[in-house]
Amino acid sequence: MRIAIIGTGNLGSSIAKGLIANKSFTSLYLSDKNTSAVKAFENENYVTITNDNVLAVESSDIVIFALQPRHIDKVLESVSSLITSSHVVMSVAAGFEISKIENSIGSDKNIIRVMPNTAISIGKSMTCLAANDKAQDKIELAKDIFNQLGTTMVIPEEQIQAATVICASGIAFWMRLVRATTQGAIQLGFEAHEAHELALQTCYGAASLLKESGRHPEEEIDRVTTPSGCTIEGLNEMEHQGLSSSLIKGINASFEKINQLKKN
Ligand SMILES: NC(=O)C1=CN([C@@H]2O[C@H](COP(=O)(O)OP(=O)(O)OC[C@H]3O[C@@H](n4cnc5c(N)ncnc54)[C@H](OP(=O)(O)O)[C@@H]3O)[C@@H](O)[C@H]2O)C=CC1
Ligand SMILES: O=C(O)[C@@H]1CCC=N1
Repeated sequence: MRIAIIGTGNLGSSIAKGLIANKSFTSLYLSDKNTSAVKAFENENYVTITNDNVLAVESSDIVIFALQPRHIDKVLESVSSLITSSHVVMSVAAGFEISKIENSIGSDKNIIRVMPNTAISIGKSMTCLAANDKAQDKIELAKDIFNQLGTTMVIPEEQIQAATVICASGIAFWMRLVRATTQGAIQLGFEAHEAHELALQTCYGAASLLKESGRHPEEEIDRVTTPSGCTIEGLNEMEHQGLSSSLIKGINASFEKINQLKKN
């Protein structure tokens, strides 16, 4: 697979890191105005770092656009004449619909919207995929690539916005929960580094329990909550203070915002 990534900022460089770790390409072009985020990869085999988007597109079969929504239109237009019906164009731009990409490069081109998260850099992304009509038979190819970098789910394009909130923004939401737990642990007397390790491993254990047992979270909660014990005391206080409610409200606020961004 000859792959190009146009835009190597937070997400583009994370995808590059994951692809390089898996060596899942025959060539990889990393193109950006400023390539500092991928400079560390310059000596990797079959990796070319460039400022030349045209060279990257011409040298690749799969082109991943990892640009801010405000830049992607202009960049797509600048390379549209080079994109053929055998290219597979992938875009991670939040709120930027397939129809807008089709307006730039044509609906006869293979287009797949990809919504990963930054855990892609360590092969643990939850990546949602949606393809245009032309690219329905390329979705397996996209799954092959992104399954090496975590887990994939194919969803209708209408759900990509919601998936962005849950999976891409979700990384930030979970980070804040870990951070808050750490702050609580420091208040209970642990050193900051100890508090961080306790919070992190417990979070990892909780996610792993669900993944490996297949059980519902409430079943796992039932196993921890001794009657009249400290867990239920804390859990109920968190709920009185609106833990679940504030998470759900935050998710809805993010969703409203991403839908506003889509209209701009
Ligand atoms: N961060 C995340 O977790 C996620 C982000 N996304 C989406 O991914 C996209 C990228 O986000 P993110 O990586 O955070 O953004 P960044 O701004 O970090 O990266 C975009 C990169 O593209 C570069 N760029 C701008 N114009 C051009 C051009 N003409 N040619 C080549 N490169 C160019 C930018 O350079 P410069 O800075 O100089 O302009 C920058 O390095 C966004 O659309 C975002 O919505 C999706 C899922 C998760
Ligand atoms: O915050 C944002 O708007 C982008 C989309 C999801 C992650 N980052």
